[in-house]
Amino acid sequence: MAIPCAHFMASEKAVLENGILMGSPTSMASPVILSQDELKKIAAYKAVEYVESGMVIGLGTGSTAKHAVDRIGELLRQDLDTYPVVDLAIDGADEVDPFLNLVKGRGGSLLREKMIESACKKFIVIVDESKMVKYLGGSGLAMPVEVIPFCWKFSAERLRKLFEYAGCVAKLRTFPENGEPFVTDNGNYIVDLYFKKDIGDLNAASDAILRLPGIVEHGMFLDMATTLIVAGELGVTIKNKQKN
Ligand SMILES: O=C[C@H](O)[C@H](O)[C@H](O)COP(=O)(O)O
Repeated sequence: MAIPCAHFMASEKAVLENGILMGSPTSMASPVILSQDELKKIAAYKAVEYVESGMVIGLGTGSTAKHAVDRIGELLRQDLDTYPVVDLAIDGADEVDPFLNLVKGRGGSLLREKMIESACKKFIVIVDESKMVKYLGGSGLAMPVEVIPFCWKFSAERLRKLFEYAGCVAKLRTFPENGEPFVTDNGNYIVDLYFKKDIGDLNAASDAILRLPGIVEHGMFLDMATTLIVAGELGVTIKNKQKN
């Protein structure tokens, strides 16, 4: 089903599919300034074009995924039958590197999302262009790690030491209004890691984190995304990657 990008005139829509430019902006078109939320919506609507009747869909959380949920609900009311099977996950991300590795969980939902999204045949990531980074951690914002509350300080210090070479700072996530720890939907805490430098080999970093006792999961989603949809001021870019 073709879903028009309401905020783009046809002539302004540039779509890159597997690196091939499918259209380009015209020089005559006047620039359209879109808000970050409008870009998120464009990426989400594009992702919903991948949904077919009969699929089981895994839907994530966050302000970007919400647009996909709303759109699917709208289409279900209009066109689609409900089916008891889901083959495709659609979710937002906090960071995306050039290889489609992700940071997720700044909203606190990483464990359940990782469980669902690692089991899906297709996982479409929808972001606005502000989420693109050269390397994971490159935004300078949090890379979340879900930890067992027992001895969390000990776990946080071990995480910090693991990435000392990258200038890591580890902070328990708390509510600013009362300083109480944020508790995940699994009853755990989140330690946010901040890096000053590239942490290097992501698989090695993942293994090292998961080997620590008291660590439940981390927010690096490596080699999981099969499609990336990025909405930016110049249009929608789509990148596909084969799942291992
Ligand atoms: O914990 C939250 C999820 O991983 C979200 O998918 C992620 O934080 C992106 O959220 P948003 O689309 O609101 O930026």
